[in-house]
Amino acid sequence: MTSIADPEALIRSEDSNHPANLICSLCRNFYTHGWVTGTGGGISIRDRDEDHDHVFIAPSGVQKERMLPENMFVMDFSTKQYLRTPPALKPSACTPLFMAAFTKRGAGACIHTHSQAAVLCTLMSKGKTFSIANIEQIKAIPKPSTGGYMGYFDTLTIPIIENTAHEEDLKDSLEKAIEEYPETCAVLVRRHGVYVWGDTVWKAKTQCESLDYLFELAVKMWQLGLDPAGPITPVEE
Ligand SMILES: CSCCC(=O)C(=O)COP(=O)(O)O
Ligand SMILES: [Zn+2]
Repeated sequence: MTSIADPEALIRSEDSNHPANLICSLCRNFYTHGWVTGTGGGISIRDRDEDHDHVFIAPSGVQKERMLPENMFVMDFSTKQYLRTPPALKPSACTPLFMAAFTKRGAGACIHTHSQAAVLCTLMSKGKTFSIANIEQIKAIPKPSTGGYMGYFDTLTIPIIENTAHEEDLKDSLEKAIEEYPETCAVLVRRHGVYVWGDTVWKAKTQCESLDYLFELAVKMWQLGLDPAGPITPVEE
């Protein structure tokens, strides 16, 4: 561990928007959506400024909705050294996946959920992608090639990678999917969940909410015999 004068100062703040506080409050919020149930899932935040570049990481195997700021690991992004390590805890097994979003996409935050809607979409989509089209909420998803957002008539496609026995072993296939799908802000993991990132923590949150809405809608469409990626068909009178 790189030694710094006061590691505790890294996680102590009265500011509710401080990353150590935000990870805890957001995980309580995510728990209510069923995204971080039974210790699964989580979020990591990269805090960049002129004088620091820190990554805040939650512990592994803990109830994510019960975490406290003092449970947070803090890593120096450039050296990859931990500046703060809470006693008797290990960093989240998702850390290499979160780091992939920070390194390959310059993300400010990455969320991992075990949402049942996400898992069901990976089971209903037989190939290597999930697609949905012609739904208003798609407009909340960024389109990096334009610097803007997707349009109502765009088809949203999210890559799906196969699950592995251990979370950290997903790193190579997640990185490959990020490279092969330059427009994507998410990667689904079959029978497991989804990773969603954004330029800021708030963009990561709204994108994750929008994607989860679309995953849930797609599942309901399949149940009704509708194709989520199908064309707009006239509603019969
Ligand atoms: C029942 S959770 C299994 C591990 C997992 O998939 C996950 O997302 C949580 O990993 P962590 O190391 O952050 O607890
Ligand atoms: Zn997981």
